[in-house]
Amino acid sequence: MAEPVVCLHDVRKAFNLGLANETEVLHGIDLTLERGEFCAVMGPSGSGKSTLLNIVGLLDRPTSGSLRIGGEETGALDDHALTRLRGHNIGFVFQYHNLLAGFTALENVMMPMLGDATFFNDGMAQRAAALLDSVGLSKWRDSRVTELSGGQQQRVAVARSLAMAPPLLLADEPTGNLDTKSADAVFEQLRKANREHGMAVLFVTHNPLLAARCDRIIHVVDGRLRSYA
Ligand SMILES: Nc1ncnc2c1ncn2[C@@H]1O[C@H](COP(=O)(O)OP(=O)(O)OP(=O)(O)O)[C@@H](O)[C@H]1O
Repeated sequence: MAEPVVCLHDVRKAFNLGLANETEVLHGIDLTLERGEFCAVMGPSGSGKSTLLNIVGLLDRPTSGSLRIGGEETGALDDHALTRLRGHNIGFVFQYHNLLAGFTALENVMMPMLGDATFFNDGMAQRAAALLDSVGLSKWRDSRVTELSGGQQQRVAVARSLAMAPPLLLADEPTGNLDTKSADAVFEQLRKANREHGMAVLFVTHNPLLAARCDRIIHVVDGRLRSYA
């Protein structure tokens, strides 16, 4: 059987606030995400959702516990190895899309491919164009991203997150700033990518209607996973 895309066992995270003042924010998280699973992450503000996503995304390290990405134990890896693993396995969409303002939609989608020999070739622009097409933005591919609406910019960010065809997509409130129609469009693009490419998705949202359309919902409450199943 294939390895889970993500496997956390007893993951804890404490932040050092100085003067021996340490606060534990995640208190022993166990979580497995299988290939193709679309999982909503809900929970009150400050409960630890972003901290959890940052750890799964290899942007921050757990204080203790085990994190496996695609079967690879990450605890002993150095920063260089983590960056490589992240680049090949994980796409990100954030609430604030972090697009590069001076560049076009097409250039932004091409950006993650620039550092990778597998993708850095003549087909790069065609691939970026196809991704923009898949999120319904082919007409805007040569527009600077600052000329696009918030919803369109977030769809560019979705296309960019798919550039490396990652098996795992982490979306931290990607629809949080959008009106209902744009939020729905962005959600549908993520769902489509999940269905067509089998990528696993962790989708942080405060919107119960969108969460209900996911395969599974996990609730983070005070740094622990609560099951209401
Ligand atoms: N770098 C840090 N240093 C110290 N404390 C931090 C740090 N990052 C997060 N925290 C604390 O960890 C707790 C959880 O924060 P986190 O951002 O993970 O919550 P969240 O569930 O994503 O909240 P929201 O829904 O408001 O985005 C908060 O109390 C926050 O202040």
